[in-house]
Amino acid sequence: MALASGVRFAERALLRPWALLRGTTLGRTEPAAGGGGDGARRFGSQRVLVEPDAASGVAVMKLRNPPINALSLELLTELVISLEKLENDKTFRGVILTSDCPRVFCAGLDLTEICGRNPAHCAEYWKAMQELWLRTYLSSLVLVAAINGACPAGGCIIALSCDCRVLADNPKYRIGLNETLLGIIAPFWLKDTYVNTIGHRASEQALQLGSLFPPAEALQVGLVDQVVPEDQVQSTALSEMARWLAVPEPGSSQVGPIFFRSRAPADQEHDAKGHRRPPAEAARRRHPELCQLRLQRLHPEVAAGVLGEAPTEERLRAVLPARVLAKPILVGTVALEDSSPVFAHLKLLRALCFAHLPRRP
Ligand SMILES: CC/C=C\C/C=C\C/C=C\C/C=C/C(=O)SCCNC(=O)CCNC(=O)[C@H](O)C(C)(C)COP(=O)(O)OP(=O)(O)OC[C@H]1O[C@@H](n2cnc3c(N)ncnc32)[C@H](O)[C@@H]1OP(=O)(O)O
Repeated sequence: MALASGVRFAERALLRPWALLRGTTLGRTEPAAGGGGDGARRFGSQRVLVEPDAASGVAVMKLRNPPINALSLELLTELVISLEKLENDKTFRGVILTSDCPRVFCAGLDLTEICGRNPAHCAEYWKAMQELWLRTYLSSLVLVAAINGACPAGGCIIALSCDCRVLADNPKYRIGLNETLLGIIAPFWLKDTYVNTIGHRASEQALQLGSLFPPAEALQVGLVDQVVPEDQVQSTALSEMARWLAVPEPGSSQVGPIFFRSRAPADQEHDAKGHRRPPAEAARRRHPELCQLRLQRLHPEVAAGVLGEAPTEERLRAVLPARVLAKPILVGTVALEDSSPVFAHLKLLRALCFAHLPRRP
């Protein structure tokens, strides 16, 4: 009974993350600075400023949790809500993530949320962090990180979950996963994300040593895509965004593995009547192996919460409805839509799993 009510609570909280917020004003809308034209309204919350440009379909999202944009529970939650809002508004196809605080993109986890807090709070906080990662990494929007300041640990996690990273050329703005030096062990999904970006050996070294890369080294190792003078970060991010958005459908909605594989024959893009297939279905026909990728993307702890041990495809098939498995969730892409039953199901699955997870000491 206690477990059932725990599940219901977790499910409610995940579906309505704003229920977790304390003292936050959401959904404020005001004219954008210097704007006023079509779509030039900005909205957001106390800690996340959103400057949408409906004409280009791009919104600039600024973290503003001074002085260092530490990822407090409130900031994490507000980021998730703002992204969700933009994803649900079909006007928008891309988001530029940047900082409103001078010299710091994001200082990572707010250590005051972890140190000396009770296990229940830590669990709630960590859930919010994973929620943000899932929301960004699986976003249907193209995300470009305009990194205009220091970007350690959790800040780097946000940057890594974007499609493209532009870093300001300032030796003080170092980027990397340095949490090992704080005695925090990166979860497997974070290690995987690092490996996907900078390769196995470089990740192994950088994670173990807790390396923070200055701009030139970050560029060399492939952690960022561009290093530009500080006053050009935003404009370069916009140019990058234009490049990504210029890719025609379905490619633009399936960036990630699809980009590295061959184009689909037309008969896989269109059904017998010549109608274009939904991107996710076309992708599955082209690359059935992506279903497998999707399975791999499930957090082992999450799967273990349901299954009692490490996930295998057979075991997952036993618990997931066929329609979930029929739809691939592509790495870093859009195969999932917020409104889709698959997404709802995943949320529920996650809620269930978190309720089963043992509390961290
Ligand atoms: C429940 C979770 C359980 C388990 C998690 C499991 C796995 C997690 C794996 C990885 C996730 C990621 C982990 C992290 O993100 S850990 C955080 C790592 N962050 C850092 O190492 C950054 C530390 N900060 C800095 O390097 C500098 O502050 C920075 C370069 C960002 C800015 O420098 P600046 O000179 O401008 O400011 P400071 O004077 O240094 O700082 C101002 C003020 O802010 C306080 N501060 C700094 N960082 C943090 C932080 N991360 N959390 C909370 N507070 C922070 C700093 O102490 C100063 O405070 P005060 O002295 O009171 O003014």
